[in-house]
Amino acid sequence: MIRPRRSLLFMPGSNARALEKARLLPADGLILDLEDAVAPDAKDTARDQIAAAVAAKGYGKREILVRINALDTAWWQDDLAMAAKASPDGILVPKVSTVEDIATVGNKLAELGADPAIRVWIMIETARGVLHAEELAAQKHDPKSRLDGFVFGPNDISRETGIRMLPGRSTMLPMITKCVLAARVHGLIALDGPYSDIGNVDGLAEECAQARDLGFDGKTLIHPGQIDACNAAFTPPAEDVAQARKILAAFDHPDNQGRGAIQLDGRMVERLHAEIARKTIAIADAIETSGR
Ligand SMILES: CC(C)(COP(=O)(O)OP(=O)(O)OC[C@H]1O[C@@H](n2cnc3c(N)ncnc32)[C@H](O)[C@@H]1OP(=O)(O)O)[C@@H](O)C(=O)NCCC(=O)NCCSC(=O)C[C@H](O)C(=O)O
Ligand SMILES: [Mg+2]
Repeated sequence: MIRPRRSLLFMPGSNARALEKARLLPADGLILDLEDAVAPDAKDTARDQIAAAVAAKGYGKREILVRINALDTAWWQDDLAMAAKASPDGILVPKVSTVEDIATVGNKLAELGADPAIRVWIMIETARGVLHAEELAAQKHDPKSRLDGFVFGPNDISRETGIRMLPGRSTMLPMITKCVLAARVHGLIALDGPYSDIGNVDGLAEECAQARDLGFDGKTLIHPGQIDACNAAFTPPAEDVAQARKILAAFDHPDNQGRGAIQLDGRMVERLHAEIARKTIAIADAIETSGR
């Protein structure tokens, strides 16, 4: 099933107001966080509040992910046990660096008897994770892994490596492209990391447009005020959708049956463009169905 993933909003599981407010926000998905947005003393409260929020099923059709703590912490097993019971759409695992990390989570979910529908997403936010991005993405083909998506984590990459996060992201572009390529080769969803400068409306719009152009399916966000700009950047413009329909209609025309390339409005169009057109229409239809 294609679902829109233009905007996935992070919120601290410890912030009851944010969990409540999220019921009415137009993000395509929500990431209920137990990791970096939650102070050590608040982990237990956050876990309980997320369990209750997911169980209440008040988020409609939005995709719900729970981000657990990293596998080298004392919290992750309790986090995973809660998530396995609460059954969100997915579990987001931070700081994944190796194939063994993915196997550890997959095996634990099996041991917990978690619903097979629960998917696993991983954050690519360590130097090792970036270097092994393709090997990690290939775990998608192992059903036990439940792997479905990558989320890029620029803040942790910067923390670990000293590579700075700059406007325009020139320092991060090679890593981003590597992650997107790895995700595409193995059929994963790829989401961009968050933009921290909450008050910078223009900067956010630029980064959303850049994320779209770099091939991401959507972007993770940290504040409700970022949702509309992000949705707008990742929504196919009406003229693109109309053009996509025109391309499919042209290839369906009896004169063009069996032709690989045709001329449409003075431009060459090949069957690969029909494939792109089908994707554009599918995502536009999914957005329309979502009502957001
Ligand atoms: C950054 C914030 C701490 C700012 O919070 P605050 O000062 O309360 O903001 P506002 O006063 O502007 O809030 C206005 C209202 O919106 C609600 N709100 C704010 N943020 C959220 C949210 N994320 N989800 C839902 N609702 C939210 C406030 O409650 C106010 O509501 P109201 O009372 O009705 O006025 C805060 O925005 C925040 O905590 N953001 C999320 C931080 C987070 O989750 N961080 C972790 C993800 S990013 C990351 O981990 C990096 C990555 O891993 C990497 O390595 O790169
Ligand atoms: Mg991080």
